[in-house]
Amino acid sequence: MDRTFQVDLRGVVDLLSHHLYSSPRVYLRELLQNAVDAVTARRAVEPGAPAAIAIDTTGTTLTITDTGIGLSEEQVHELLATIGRSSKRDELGFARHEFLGQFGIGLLSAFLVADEVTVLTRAHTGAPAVKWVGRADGTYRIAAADRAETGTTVVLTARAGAESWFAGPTVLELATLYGSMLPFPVTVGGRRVAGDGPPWRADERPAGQRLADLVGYAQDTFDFTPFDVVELDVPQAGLTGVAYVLPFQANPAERAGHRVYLKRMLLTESADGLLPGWAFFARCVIDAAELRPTASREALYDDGLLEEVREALGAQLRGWLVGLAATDPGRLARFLGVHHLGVKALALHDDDMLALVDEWLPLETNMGRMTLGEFRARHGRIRYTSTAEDFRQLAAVASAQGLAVVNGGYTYDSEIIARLPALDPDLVVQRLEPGEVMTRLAPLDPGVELGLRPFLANAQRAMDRLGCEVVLRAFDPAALSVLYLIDRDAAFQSELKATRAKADQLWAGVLAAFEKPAEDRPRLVLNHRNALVRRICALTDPAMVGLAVEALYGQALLLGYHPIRPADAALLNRSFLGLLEAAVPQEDNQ
Ligand SMILES: Nc1ncnc2c1ncn2[C@@H]1O[C@H](COP(=O)(O)OP(=O)(O)OP(=O)(O)O)[C@@H](O)[C@H]1O
Repeated sequence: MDRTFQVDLRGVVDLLSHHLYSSPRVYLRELLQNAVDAVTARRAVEPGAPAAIAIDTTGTTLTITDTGIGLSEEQVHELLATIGRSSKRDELGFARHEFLGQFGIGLLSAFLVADEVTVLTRAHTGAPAVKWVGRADGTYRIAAADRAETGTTVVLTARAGAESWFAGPTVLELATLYGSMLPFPVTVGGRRVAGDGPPWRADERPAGQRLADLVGYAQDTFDFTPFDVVELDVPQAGLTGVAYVLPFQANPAERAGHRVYLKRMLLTESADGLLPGWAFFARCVIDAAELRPTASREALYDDGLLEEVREALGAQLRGWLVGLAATDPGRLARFLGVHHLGVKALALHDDDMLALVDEWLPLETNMGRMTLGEFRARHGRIRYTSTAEDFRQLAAVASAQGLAVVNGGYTYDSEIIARLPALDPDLVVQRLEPGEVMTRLAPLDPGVELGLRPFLANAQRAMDRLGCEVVLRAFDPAALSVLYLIDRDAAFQSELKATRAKADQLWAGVLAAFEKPAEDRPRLVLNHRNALVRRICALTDPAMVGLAVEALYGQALLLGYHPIRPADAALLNRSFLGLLEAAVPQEDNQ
């Protein structure tokens, strides 16, 4: 014999309240939603029928009345008293397009805040009015009722402890939050909270008024005046809305919550994943008919359509940016000043954005700030450093040698520069290595160099323990006494060496596998054009040469923003004290 499942209503309500809904406040949304659906259903069969939804609360009893389709007694048994049964699905069980509800569980949320729910309803067919009283213990009763108009009134009395959800201001706030964009007039205590539709609706408002309404909405809702308002439209998802471009820099890691309405009812104030990750400079408010909610109606269901929407919205924001470049470069420059990170992230994958960055985003170069486009026009190829440290180290020397260099050390800049040949295949893009700068520094006159051999030998002896080669060159700017040049590989090898010295045996053995013979030792380049260096070169006492070269080494490290290892610190200390010792006259004890 087949038996029927029994449902323990208390258990189900407990499940909803603890595991489905984030807060009991959703009860008002579900009631509002049922009222809207009932009005929609009635107007489908009776187009001129009144459309009004009125909410009233005494502080402990809440009443919501609609002029909707109503229910007959038979429907009350079938729909109100059967969990999971909904009139809003078609014969195949699919959610019917025109309705907000679909799951057949929404009314149960009333039991999150009330022990008893009364529904007083009269169907549009003229069937007699019915009163249904459902209780949280899973029982219900039905009685004949007295109601002249078609429609439904739902009455909830607060359960002890849930009264705060029935307070007038709370009810007003919740009804406004969830329902402010609903297409039908909704009142709370006689005060209208909805009925105009979304602020981006197309209507007879003058364009200026419409924009002012949109900006006002951002100010009221998000507390900022947007940099710009971008209209959004994705027909395949029945989606319309706006993206507000943030007037301040946004943290890419912190997702801006988007406000999502489904069929004009608020789904969430903090939707994630509506825009592509790079578009963190915009915050959206959208209404969509075709996107699906999760059962809690508090988040979007992540399906293929959402993915399509994400792409389409990304394309619209991108289009706005490209349009700005064409029509209002000054404004684009201001936008880039605030949101360059997002645009740069986009340029990594998108050629149009790459072109936009190339043309409009000024970068730091050793010839002043300029766009990559300007840089290319002036200097042909693009030389860049991949770190800001390399740039600081090389900028002045490179410009004195006529080498133009872009600082590629900021987020995404190197990757963007390396991608530029996608725009112009003939473009030569080259990472500048300190070694290349070295080859541009003029050697000394052979005669002079020969005379300085003894000095160089003494200097090299002082630097040997640091694995650094001392070189003499003559270069501009003459004010620069010394340069410490270290290529990437050499820098890596020197860090490896330092780590290895500190690591235990096993780990040191592992690190040793990465060590290579040092082909490019770091170089300490003394500038013979510098007056102080020339005086140091004239020193003959090996100890004094050692101290002076060590001091120059320390200065070069500091000037180039190189890390100071413990060995360097010890050497600097010794050299400083040694020089001080030499500079200060000996105490005369006699
Ligand atoms: N105000 C109302 N007027 C007319 N019918 C209603 C009203 N409220 C509820 N109903 C009927 O009761 C059914 C069950 O409502 P319930 O809120 O539980 O689920 P739903 O709205 O169908 O789906 P969801 O769980 O997605 O909200 C509805 O499908 C509708 O037929």
